[in-house]
Amino acid sequence: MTQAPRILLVDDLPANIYTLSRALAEDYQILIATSGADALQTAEQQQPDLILLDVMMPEMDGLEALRRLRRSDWGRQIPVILVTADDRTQTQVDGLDLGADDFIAKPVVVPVVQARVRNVLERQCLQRELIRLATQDALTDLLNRRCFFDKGEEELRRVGRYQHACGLIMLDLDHFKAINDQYGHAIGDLALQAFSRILTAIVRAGDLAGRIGGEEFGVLLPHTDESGTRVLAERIRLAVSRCAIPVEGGSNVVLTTSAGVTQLLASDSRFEKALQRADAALYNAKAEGRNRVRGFAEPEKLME
Ligand SMILES: Nc1nc2c(ncn2[C@@H]2O[C@H](COP(=O)(O)OP(=O)(O)OP(=O)(O)O)[C@@H](O)[C@H]2O)c(=O)[nH]1
Repeated sequence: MTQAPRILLVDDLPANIYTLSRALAEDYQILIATSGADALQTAEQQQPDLILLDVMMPEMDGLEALRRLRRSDWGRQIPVILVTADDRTQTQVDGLDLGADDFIAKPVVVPVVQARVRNVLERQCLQRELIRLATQDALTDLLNRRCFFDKGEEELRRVGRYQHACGLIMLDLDHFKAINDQYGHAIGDLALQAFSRILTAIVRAGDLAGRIGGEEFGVLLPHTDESGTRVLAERIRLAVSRCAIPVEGGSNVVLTTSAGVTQLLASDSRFEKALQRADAALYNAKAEGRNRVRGFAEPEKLME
């Protein structure tokens, strides 16, 4: 069963919280905050699906709380309905300019509150679905090529700004054409999905796995140096080599993968540069017999 959406009610007056809560508690999970500061803290920790935000509050008013929410990484996407007795045009314009999704006038009318909340949540749901479709690979649920490249550029900017390490692994299933040819595309697709599940299970939260195209995949590892990147690539290689996909007739399709590893460098003008190094390392892994991990610019290790 899917959980009811969570709504954060923000108002400094308990009577107003009570009224809104009674209007919404049957269909939604309710969170409560009684000041702007409290609202920001609760929103960051709880990540509600919607915030109903009173405009006039002492200390930090609703507009200031909204401004801070929209500037944050964690609150930019949370829909906000401003609840206010202040019906001046300028207040509404300021609220919309700051990124409010809708307004509810005080004193609140329960069916209007319910209808506006429903509308905003439906729009939010559609927007999430659109983002998912635009960023996820349909077959594997990993990041799609465009999103993976965008993330790569983002990580490269971080490497340049904060000088932290970021590893990159490029992986390619070995002899995948033969799997398709021998067992058919449906089994090939199952193999790609099984491979993707292994990737997802092995990488840490914060790592980014994407399908670059066909049977080629990439993993970005923020805050991971060269040796850590190799360890992870080796772990993936080993797990894939132990994966067998049962096919009709009682036999199994055995998968192996080759991997090329490198680091994003502050001197890379584009993410593409790092990908080219990973690709060159992957080429060497293939040339040396497949089912192995190779790094870029390590000729002595290539001999091992
Ligand atoms: N089933 C399936 N096959 C795909 C998909 N995308 C690409 N392929 C197949 O992946 C195969 C890639 O083959 P090649 O590039 O020759 O590489 P390979 O056979 O894996 O050989 P090496 O990479 O050299 O080990 C081709 O047969 C493509 O048709 C997909 O979404 N589903």
